[in-house]
Amino acid sequence: MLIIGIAGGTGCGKTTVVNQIINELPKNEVGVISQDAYYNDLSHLTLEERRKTNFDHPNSIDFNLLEKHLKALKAGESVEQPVYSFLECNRIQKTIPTHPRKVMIVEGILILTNSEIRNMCDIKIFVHADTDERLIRRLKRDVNERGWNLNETLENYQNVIKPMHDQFIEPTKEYADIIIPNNKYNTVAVEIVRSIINEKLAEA
Ligand SMILES: Nc1ncnc2c1ncn2[C@@H]1O[C@H](COP(=O)(O)OP(=O)(O)O)[C@@H](O)[C@H]1O
Ligand SMILES: Nc1ccn([C@@H]2O[C@H](COP(=O)(O)O)[C@@H](O)[C@H]2O)c(=O)n1
Repeated sequence: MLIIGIAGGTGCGKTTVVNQIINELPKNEVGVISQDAYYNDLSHLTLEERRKTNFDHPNSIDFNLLEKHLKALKAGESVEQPVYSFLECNRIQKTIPTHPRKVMIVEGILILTNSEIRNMCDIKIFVHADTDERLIRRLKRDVNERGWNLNETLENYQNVIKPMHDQFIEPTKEYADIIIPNNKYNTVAVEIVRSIINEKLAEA
């Protein structure tokens, strides 16, 4: 199994790039695991308390479970991937059966901060978009989809998201084998990654 790690700051376009990569690849040969699904279980807290959590620090992720799941998939076993609700700020009861695939993509802002996960990745990709571009995308998405208002997002951006990005996420760019510039849609880079995957699929 080939593991591809895709990191990059919030709003840089990781999910979009992943969808572009897997689009047109054989569906049962490529799987995706999202780091968001592995946010720590916060069921012991109220929603109000959960909303105050720092979701941009590496400690907010259950990397042990993610590592365990990746190892199981690599060993040919299926896993139950948690499902995360941004509105509830928590995992929900449901899980998604996730089966081993020839290629597994793992994406998330903090994926490359964890040395165990990093070492499991055969190819490490960092998606880059400028800070102002990411903030604009983030504002639109938080208000439209993730249950935050404009002031909450701006305050969170200044006090948590940006400092965490500078301290933990941006430095992981140095681990990347490939950096994808994504201020604009980058079809050439997507095509290159897709052809690398196709080569690996042909070999396997
Ligand atoms: N290259 C791009 N140009 C313009 N908008 C983009 C681009 N890539 C992604 N977006 C938009 O930005 C938002 C965040 O993208 P997403 O892929 O969810 O980012 P991430 O997963 O890194 O947080 C989405 O609304 C998406 O449609
Ligand atoms: N309940 C939550 C949990 C996390 N976030 C934010 O999501 C960002 C990571 O997801 P991307 O799709 O942007 O990669 C991260 O910056 C968290 O602040 C949230 O808004 N609500």
